[in-house]
Amino acid sequence: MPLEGNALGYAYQKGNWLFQHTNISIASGEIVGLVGPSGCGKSTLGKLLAGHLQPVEGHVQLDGAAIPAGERNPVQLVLQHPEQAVNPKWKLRRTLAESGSIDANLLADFAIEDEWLNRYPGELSGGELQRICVARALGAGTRYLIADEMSTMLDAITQTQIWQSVMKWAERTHSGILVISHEHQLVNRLCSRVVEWEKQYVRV
Ligand SMILES: Nc1ncnc2c1ncn2[C@@H]1O[C@H](COP(=O)(O)OP(=O)(O)OP(=O)(O)O)[C@@H](O)[C@H]1O
Repeated sequence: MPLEGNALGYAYQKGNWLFQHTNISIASGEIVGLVGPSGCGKSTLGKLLAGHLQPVEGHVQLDGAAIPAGERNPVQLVLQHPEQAVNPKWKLRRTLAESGSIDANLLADFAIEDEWLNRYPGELSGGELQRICVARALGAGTRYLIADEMSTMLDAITQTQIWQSVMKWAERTHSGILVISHEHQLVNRLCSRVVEWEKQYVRV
């Protein structure tokens, strides 16, 4: 069953709509790209789908029902800057444990070294830290990943490694992914369907 945004509308200032009447649907196991001009609201839509923001209009549903609050969200959002997504005062083992028990296979897939988990975020490279953030997002129970410029800051080799592991996870767990990116080449390579924001959506 899909992750759906139905008739979504959002405004950061009351009455000043960023978008309205916006629909999006991602099926289990589907890899969908979202592209569009800077500032059109792609990240905002990602935050609505992951429950980080509440829509002003419309609703987000998973399997035809509201996403349950108070439990680990089955829709996980990963952003561009990993250092903003972790507590700098926590060692990374604690950060990773936020997603439940640590799956050794997932750590191996992302080439995360056990020794890194004894360090603080400031003691890892950006690419190493992002791999930990992605692995955390893919913990047990995750059904959808919203990847918002997730690999933009990484070098080409790390980018390829991360996406290979993420695609393997999606196939194994039949999970869906929304890839938000400015990199058309990346989106075309990964996604079976690409949503062009301006062409697809009715916006006010
Ligand atoms: N917290 C906020 N308060 C007010 N306005 C905001 C806030 N966050 C984003 N905006 C504005 O909302 C608009 C959409 O932002 P958003 O980040 O969703 O766009 P985007 O399509 O992801 O852009 P980009 O491709 O540049 O990342 C922008 O004009 C932005 O300045």
